[in-house]
Amino acid sequence: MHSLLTGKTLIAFDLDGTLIDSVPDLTAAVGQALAAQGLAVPTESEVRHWVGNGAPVLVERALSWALAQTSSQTPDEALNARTYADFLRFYAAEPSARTRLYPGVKPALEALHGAGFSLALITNKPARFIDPILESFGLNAFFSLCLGGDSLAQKKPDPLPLNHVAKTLGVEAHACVMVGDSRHDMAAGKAAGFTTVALPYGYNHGEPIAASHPDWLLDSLSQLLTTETQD
Ligand SMILES: O=C(O)COP(=O)(O)O
Ligand SMILES: [Mg+2]
Repeated sequence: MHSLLTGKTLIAFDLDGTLIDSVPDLTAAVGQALAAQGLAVPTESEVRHWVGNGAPVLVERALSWALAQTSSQTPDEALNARTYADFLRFYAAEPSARTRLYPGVKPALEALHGAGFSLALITNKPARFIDPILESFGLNAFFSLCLGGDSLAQKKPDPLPLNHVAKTLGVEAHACVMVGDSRHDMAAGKAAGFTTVALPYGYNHGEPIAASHPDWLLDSLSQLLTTETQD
């Protein structure tokens, strides 16, 4: 009997929908940015489906939703750029006031870090928000390397950030695990040759994460340390 983590040395985590439920703060910032353009404001359940492809795509999706609520404005680049700039400003002002850690996250990171695993963070969120958010939950010290959606030339589902983390930390892909909530995490993990672990509670564009065929589907991060395999 082996543990799911036998032979693994590096564990890469997604952020939004995996470690933190960030949709309340994303909804507030998107809502403030849309309201500043005189547009309709979406609810959390709408925004939940728009997260996962980075902030520019989130704002694009929010804008097309808001414009569809009214016939008075049509999309244009200037409106998009203004709304995106406002979103960044509003989100930077309050990136974690309403954000919560999912159950079991901090004890799991503590235990994995204590057991000697290298931990990395690979999010599609703009990199500038990573530190302030991790800091407000006391998580910074656990991660050897953090990458945002704008850190490299490609973001998830491209495997580039995963390859970069493995190479930088000197770990072969077969000893790496990608833990995430969305099909982009699973696609990037598979393409990089990592073992993929999915969590079902986050944001996956309204689709069950099982459809992405993760190697492991867990209920919470605490199961990373307790899941056994027969082989
Ligand atoms: O789309 C985002 O901004 C966040 O996505 P993440 O799930 O990769 O952290
Ligand atoms: Mg995610």
